[in-house]
Amino acid sequence: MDDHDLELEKTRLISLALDFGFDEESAKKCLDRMVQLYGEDGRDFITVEHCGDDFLATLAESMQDTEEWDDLQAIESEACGTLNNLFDKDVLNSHEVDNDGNGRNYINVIDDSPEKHPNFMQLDSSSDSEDLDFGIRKEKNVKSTLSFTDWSSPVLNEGSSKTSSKSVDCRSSITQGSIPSVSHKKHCPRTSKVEHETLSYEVLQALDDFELANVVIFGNRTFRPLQHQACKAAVAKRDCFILMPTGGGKSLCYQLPATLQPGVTVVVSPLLSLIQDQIITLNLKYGIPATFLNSQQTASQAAAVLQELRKDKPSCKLLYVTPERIAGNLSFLEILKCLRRKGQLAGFVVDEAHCVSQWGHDFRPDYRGLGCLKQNFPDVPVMALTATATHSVREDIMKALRIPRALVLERSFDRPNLKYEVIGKTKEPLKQLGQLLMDRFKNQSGIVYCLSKSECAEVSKFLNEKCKIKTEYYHAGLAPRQRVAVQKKWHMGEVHIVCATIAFGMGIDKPDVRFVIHNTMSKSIESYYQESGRAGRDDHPAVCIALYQKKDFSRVVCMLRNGLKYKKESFKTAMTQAQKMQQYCELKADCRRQALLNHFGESFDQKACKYGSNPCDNCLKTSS
Ligand SMILES: Nc1ncnc2c1ncn2[C@@H]1O[C@H](COP(=O)(O)OP(=O)(O)OP(=O)(O)O)[C@@H](O)[C@H]1O
Ligand SMILES: [Mg+2]
Repeated sequence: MDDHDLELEKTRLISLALDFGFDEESAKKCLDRMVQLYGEDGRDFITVEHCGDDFLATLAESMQDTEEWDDLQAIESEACGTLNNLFDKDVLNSHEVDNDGNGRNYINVIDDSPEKHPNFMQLDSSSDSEDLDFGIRKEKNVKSTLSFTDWSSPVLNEGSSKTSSKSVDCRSSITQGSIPSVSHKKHCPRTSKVEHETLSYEVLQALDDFELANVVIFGNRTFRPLQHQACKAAVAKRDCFILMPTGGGKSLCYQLPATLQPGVTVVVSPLLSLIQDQIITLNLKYGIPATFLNSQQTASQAAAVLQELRKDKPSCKLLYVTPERIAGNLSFLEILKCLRRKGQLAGFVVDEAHCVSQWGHDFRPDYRGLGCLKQNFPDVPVMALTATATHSVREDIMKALRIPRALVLERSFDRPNLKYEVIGKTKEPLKQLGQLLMDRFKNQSGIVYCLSKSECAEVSKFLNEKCKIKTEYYHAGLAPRQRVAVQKKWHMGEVHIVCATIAFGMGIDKPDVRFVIHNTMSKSIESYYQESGRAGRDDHPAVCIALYQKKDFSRVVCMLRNGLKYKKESFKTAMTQAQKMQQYCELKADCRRQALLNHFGESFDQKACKYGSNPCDNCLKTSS
């Protein structure tokens, strides 16, 4: 390469750095060092194609990294502690949850029942006024009592979706009372009217087993699209791949059939914090026996679970495991084989299935090995579920899990009630954020996502002190007690806004979140879809705003570099994903909803956004 070409390549590399939001001076310095390092012999490799990624990585490393990136591992270890506490103290059986700061979640169970049996559930039809969206509360005025005397006795015969005689004796109980009310449903606009009505005996009689269980056990009035089909497929022992939007109700697709079928359903979930939330909800809210196994458990805790699984008819209906429990774990495989022999292995569930694929946004190597399930248990059905998968990721998942002929139940990823917007940051971005909150989101519940721990604290302080907007901040570095306190205040409406890293939100299911603002762009479209998807889970309109400036992109690169260190390939993939997010932010006229959905391989007519009830900012511009 001659001098002229080298200068040209250097200009291209500098412009690459600028595109990624780095400043020119640092980029030039870094490039000079690199050219020196490559020497005369390496000149030919000074091109964007050859060393572009290395250049950005080195540049990211050379930046004065003043930001403290969040450590999600801390939350994971803590979730393990909480789960251990729950089972150690047998609190699930006594319906009380430790609320001394060890738990990520605040649980408040008020149980007037003299009975303390885990298989016993009381539900009420009237008092849904005092609900805790986050905590779980048993209503006081119990009208109807549904007793599930033996979870291990099947409601459904294998392979059939109907039983002649119901082994759950709830129909007769229902006639005396009415149907349970469950807190979140009163926020749902489409059904809110009927939620407060009582289902008549005739209506109940007409329901099939799945519908009845949905009403009686889960307190839902109706199924959401595809839930019914998913339940039927699971009971019919079909492999199934379920694609539904964030908050679409994927859990019910496996939890309901798991409660109706004989045996144990094994659920693989990537995070202990998610497992923790599910276990608490299942045991305390729905009264469904569920337990977990993971590598951080003490030997005696694991032994207790394994002992239960060795019984002829284990009482637990769902067993949650993290993937490393399965991949290459021969003793666990033996337990599963034993369950199978006894006819007590109902099925496998792979939740957050995008983790299987390295093309997905959250690849977990241990998920990759989950194909061993189908290999060892060809006749046990596998259900995979995700809210974020492109076409190539889907194919990759089905191949890796060895379920090529799975029934694919796919719903649009579109969240019609969410309005997507991007706002360019001004020279005073914090002031701008404060103004935005005051002008548009006064007294509304929302999240302001920040990239680092320091950003959270800084943004929250500014809003509190300079704008007089009451906020709290949240990241994994806070003491557990503080984090619980913040969550509790937010859920109770004492504080409306939390400035948080992505640590806030895992497993959170608050229905009335009216806005999610990203103070710094997300690291990928998938992450953005998940994070913004925490808005409007009650189906009411909600707004998702990304505040954007090019400079922030270099911070995302620094963070990625920091997290992935020397894993060159992953860094490269991560940067490509971040670039796509940047492109989304820089769309000038194209529909943002369409861009998001196209990313997942879904074709979407822009008109549906433009003429829909919540058009994105670009569609709104072009329609006037
Ligand atoms: N049929 C239904 N009727 C009313 N509410 C429902 C129904 N199904 C699920 N829900 C509620 O919707 C909320 C979201 O459900 P769930 O957590 O299963 O979503 P998800 O699809 O797993 O979302 P994510 O992608 O964020 O994990 C929960 O509060 C759940 O109780
Ligand atoms: Mg889920």
